[in-house]
Amino acid sequence: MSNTYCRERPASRAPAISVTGLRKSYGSHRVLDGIDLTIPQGTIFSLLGPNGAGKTTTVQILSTLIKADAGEIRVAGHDVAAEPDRVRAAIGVTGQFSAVDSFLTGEENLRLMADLLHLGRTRGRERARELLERFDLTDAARRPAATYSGGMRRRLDLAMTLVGTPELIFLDEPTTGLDPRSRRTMWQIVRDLVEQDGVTIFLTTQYLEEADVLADRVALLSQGELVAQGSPEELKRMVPGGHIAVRFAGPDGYRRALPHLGATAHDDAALTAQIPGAGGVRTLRKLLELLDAHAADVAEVTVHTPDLDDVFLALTKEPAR
Ligand SMILES: Nc1ncnc2c1ncn2[C@@H]1O[C@H](COP(=O)(O)OP(=O)(O)OP(=O)(O)O)[C@@H](O)[C@H]1O
Repeated sequence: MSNTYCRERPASRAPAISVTGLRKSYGSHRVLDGIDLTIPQGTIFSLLGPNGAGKTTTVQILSTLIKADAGEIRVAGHDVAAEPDRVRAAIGVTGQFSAVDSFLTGEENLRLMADLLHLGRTRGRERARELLERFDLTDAARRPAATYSGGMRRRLDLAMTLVGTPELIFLDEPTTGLDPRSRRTMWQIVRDLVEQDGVTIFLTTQYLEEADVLADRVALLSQGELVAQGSPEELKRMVPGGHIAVRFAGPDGYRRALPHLGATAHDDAALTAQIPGAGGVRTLRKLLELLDAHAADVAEVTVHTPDLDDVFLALTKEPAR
C-alpha cells in the first residue's frame, strides 16, 4: 500500500477531544452521568462497555448528531454546541452505517464523496486515485462495490471518510465480521493513519483484543459512568486474574501435591489446580520443584495473564433492565 497522502499536522496540540461533566438522559433514563475525558491528538482511544452502556450515545454527541443535556465538550478545538459545523468539518465517522453505495464502483463512490465536499473535478479525481492506491483498491476501482469482499468494503468506507482529510475519525466496530487476515490489514491501516498522518482515532469495538492491540488509552463505560481509564497495561494491572493452571497426569500425584500448592481453585475430577501469580520464571521454577518434590507427574502447565476481558468482566456491570 503506498503513502501518497499526507495531511498537515495541526499546529496546536490542544486535545483532540476534551469532555467535562457530560450528561445525557432519555426521559427518566440517565444514559451518561458525568463523563470526563481527554484524548490527545494523534492517539488511538477506545471506549468499551457492555451493550447499552452508552457508547453510541457518546459518539453521537461528540460527532454532533445529538445534543448533550449538560457538559463542556470540545472536539478538534471547537465547542460542539456553539460550533457544530466546524466540528463536522474536522471529523470523519465510519462504521456500522457505511456510506458505501453498492451500485457505484469504488472510484465512483470516492468521486461522489469528493463532489459532496466540493473538492473540484481535478482534485476530486486525484484524491480518489490516491486513496484507491493507498487502500489497495486500484485493481477493483471500476467494479461495483456490491462485488467487494467485507474487508474491501471496510477499506473503501474508510477511504471515503478520508476524502475530507479529517483530523479525528470515529471508527465504529471497524473489523466486525472480518476474517483474521483482513482484520490485521485494517489494524495496520489504522496505525498508519495515526503514525503517518497524525489522525486521532476514537474506536468503539466489541473485540477487547482489538482495543488491546490498537489503543493507547482505553476507557470503560458502565451504567453511565467511566469506571476506569488508562493504557491497556494499566487497566490489566487493576484486576487480579493472573494464575498458573496445572493439569496432573494421575490422581496420586494430584492428591500428594495439592495441599502444598496454595491453589485458589481445583477440580478433583479433571485433576487441575489454579495457583495465583503472574507466572514469572521464578514462580514457575518454584512450582515445578514443588511438584517434583512430591513426585507429581504433570500433563500440562499453562500461564494465564489477565487480559482486557478480565478487566471488562471485573469492572463493568450489566445495564439495569
Ligand atoms: N433515542 C433513544 N431513545 C431512548 N433511549 C435511547 C435512545 N438511544 C439510546 N437509548 C438508550 O440509551 C442506552 C445507551 O444506548 P447506546 O446505544 O448508547 O449504548 P451502547 O453502549 O452503544 O450499546 P451497544 O453496545 O449495544 O451498541 C440504552 O439503554 C438505550 O436503550
